[in-house]
Amino acid sequence: MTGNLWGYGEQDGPSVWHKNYPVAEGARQSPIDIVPHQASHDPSLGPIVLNYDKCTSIKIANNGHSVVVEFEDSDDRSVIQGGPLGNPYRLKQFHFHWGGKDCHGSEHTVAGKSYASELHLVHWNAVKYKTFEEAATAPDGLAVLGIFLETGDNHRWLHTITDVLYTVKFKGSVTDFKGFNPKCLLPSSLHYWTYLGSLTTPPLYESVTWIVVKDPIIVSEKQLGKFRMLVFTGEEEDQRTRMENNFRPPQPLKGRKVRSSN
Ligand SMILES: O=C(NCc1ccccc1)Nc1ccc2c(c1)[B-](O)(O)OC2
Ligand SMILES: [Zn+2]
Repeated sequence: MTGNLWGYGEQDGPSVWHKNYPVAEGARQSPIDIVPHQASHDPSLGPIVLNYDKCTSIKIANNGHSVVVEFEDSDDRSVIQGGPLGNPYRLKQFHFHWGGKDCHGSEHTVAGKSYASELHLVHWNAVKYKTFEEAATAPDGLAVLGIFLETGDNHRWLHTITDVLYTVKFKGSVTDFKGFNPKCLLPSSLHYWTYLGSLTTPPLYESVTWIVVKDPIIVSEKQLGKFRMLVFTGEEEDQRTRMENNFRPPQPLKGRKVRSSN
């Protein structure tokens, strides 16, 4: 049973990741604090276009850091394009980051405001690269759509995910998860901020064009609470560590420009 290389605890969390992953102190790290009035409005930034109608979800899994839904990505059946992107990028997976309480949990912040959670829809540039792994190390390899989650009313579709979380409680557990289209998790408006950044978890590769959607989706406290019944640890481990606060805090902007769609 391999120990965990990194985590979100005192001994293995974001403040010590740089020891094994020196790029943690690099020039284009994520997440960041987005300051709307300092973002430059770029009229040449077109709308984000999602072609998810043929997307094929395969499974939902607990990877010891988050809960991930994986998609079939052997062809261009589900892609994101437009906006800052020069090519279509293939949907590979989505996952969430959340807090132990509603007052924090997102990775990106907006003028210092944290949201309760953040959804990441991960896509890779299959036009220029042969595999996700290759794309993940290239400066234009990945495009991640970030969606904020705020607590309020029940989200009418999130139950499709929260109802099955008990089947992936432990690290390493996987369950079939077919027929789910993540388009149902998007807010009505896709106005966004975009900037060049990185994975927010080790290996922290600086390969992500971030597209952070301005409007949050609303989910209930009860729905969000179900994410907190997941655990970071495997079933065979005696330690039961509740999966929460799996977010990296904002990183230095280091001169980067954040652009805003209209
Ligand atoms: O795919 C990941 N790891 C596996 C891996 C395999 C091969 C090469 C590199 C990485 N990680 C990862 C991917 C995308 C995002 C994040 C983490 B995120 O920052 O949390 O949100 C966006
Ligand atoms: Zn993420």
